[in-house]
Amino acid sequence: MSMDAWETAKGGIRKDVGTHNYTTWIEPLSFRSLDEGTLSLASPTEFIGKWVMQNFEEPILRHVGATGMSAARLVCAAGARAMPAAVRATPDETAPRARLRQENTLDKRFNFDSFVVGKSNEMAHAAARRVASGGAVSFNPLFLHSRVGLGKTHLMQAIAWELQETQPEKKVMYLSAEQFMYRFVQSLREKATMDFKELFRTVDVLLVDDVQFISGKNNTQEEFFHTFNALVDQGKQVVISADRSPAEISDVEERITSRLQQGLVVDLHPADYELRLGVLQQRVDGFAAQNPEFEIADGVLEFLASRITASIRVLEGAVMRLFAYADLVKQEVTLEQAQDVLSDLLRASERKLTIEQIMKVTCEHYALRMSDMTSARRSRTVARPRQMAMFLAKKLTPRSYPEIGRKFGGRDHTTVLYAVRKIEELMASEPQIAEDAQLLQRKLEG
Ligand SMILES: Nc1ncnc2c1ncn2[C@@H]1O[C@H](COP(=O)(O)OP(=O)(O)OP(=O)(O)O)[C@@H](O)[C@H]1O
Repeated sequence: MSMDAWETAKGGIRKDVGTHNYTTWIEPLSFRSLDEGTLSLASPTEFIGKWVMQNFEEPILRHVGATGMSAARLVCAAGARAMPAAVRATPDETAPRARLRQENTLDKRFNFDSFVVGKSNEMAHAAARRVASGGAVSFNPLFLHSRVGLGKTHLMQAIAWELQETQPEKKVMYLSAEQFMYRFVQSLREKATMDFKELFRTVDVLLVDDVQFISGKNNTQEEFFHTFNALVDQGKQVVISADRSPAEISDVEERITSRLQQGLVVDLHPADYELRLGVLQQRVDGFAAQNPEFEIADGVLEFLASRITASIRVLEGAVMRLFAYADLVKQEVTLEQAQDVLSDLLRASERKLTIEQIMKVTCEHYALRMSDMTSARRSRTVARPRQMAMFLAKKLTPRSYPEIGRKFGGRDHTTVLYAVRKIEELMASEPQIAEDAQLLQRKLEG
């Protein structure tokens, strides 16, 4: 392997991981050596190195492999020191390792402790907890669905971890529908379908991720259906996830989709502001525990939570980039820096929500006229909704206090500040206000 080959591999990796990930994580790496199957890359910091190994090992090794080199293991560390011989993989070790990667698909980070619960996922979380408690099977299968990056895999793996820990005698199997197919096809090729059936029909809990993958793949579908029925008939728990509801999966036989709906079907909704903030806060706490010098200015997380609404995965990607940055510059991350570091991402998820829309929806809700939002009237029936609209404007748009004040009939920024505090205070003491705020926010974000 030469530097040139690494440059070629980088082109492929870029396509796989996307430009955002590439510029933050891959670009700063430099080639160090490829020795006995171990690819060694230098990263600017320990943090970046660790994250790359955790998240990008597979595409890196694959693209290096595509240049004709054989790399089975990645070491990515800071500094220019050569790796001590002891941590190098010997040729004997590399083969079983590669196989192990196939089998061992559980990610340590995906457990119940690290799963933040909010309104949008509480049903799914409760159902997953129930399955993980390992008691009598009360719904079968549990079918979890949502758009991408909202926690299905996380919950499924949390179930698997919990069961492994509390009931180690149970045979728990987690795999993606793609892996299911791969194993099935392999068993056909090796004339070992009996072993395949035996393997799958003797598990106590089967968790199959991304089941939409079997759409249009008739033999795999058929085998999946038999496996599924055999387990359910024996009272064994099955958990399925997909990116849509059973009824929406096309090119899968009706008898299969109807069977999939016989248990409990739960969807994870897009994360709301509180959940987004909760996930950010959790990641920051985790990072700060490892990096005590890490500091982030007030308001940065709130800003990110209000602006990055796409999915939890995107949100997580954003906060990891901030950590990588903080790790390099070693100073407090300010709002300006965060905006700068994440500018591409923020542009991509820029919402079109305007203060006018917020005023309009608020007026509709309280049966007021738009002119009430900008007028000088101070009666409570008008002033309170106006404060609510100001509060929502601050929370849901990147506008500053003075900008919001100007939109609301040229009011001073202190009036807006007061309105935001007032509503926050009332939300804690008056359930009606809290309910109004939530309802309006849902309408505006929907
Ligand atoms: N409620 C949550 N609390 C903490 N982290 C979460 C939560 N939901 C999702 N995440 C994190 O977001 C990332 C994406 O989640 P996950 O892979 O489970 O999504 P998914 O719904 O399975 O997506 P896909 O449909 O693409 O497979 C993971 O890193 C996961 O840990």
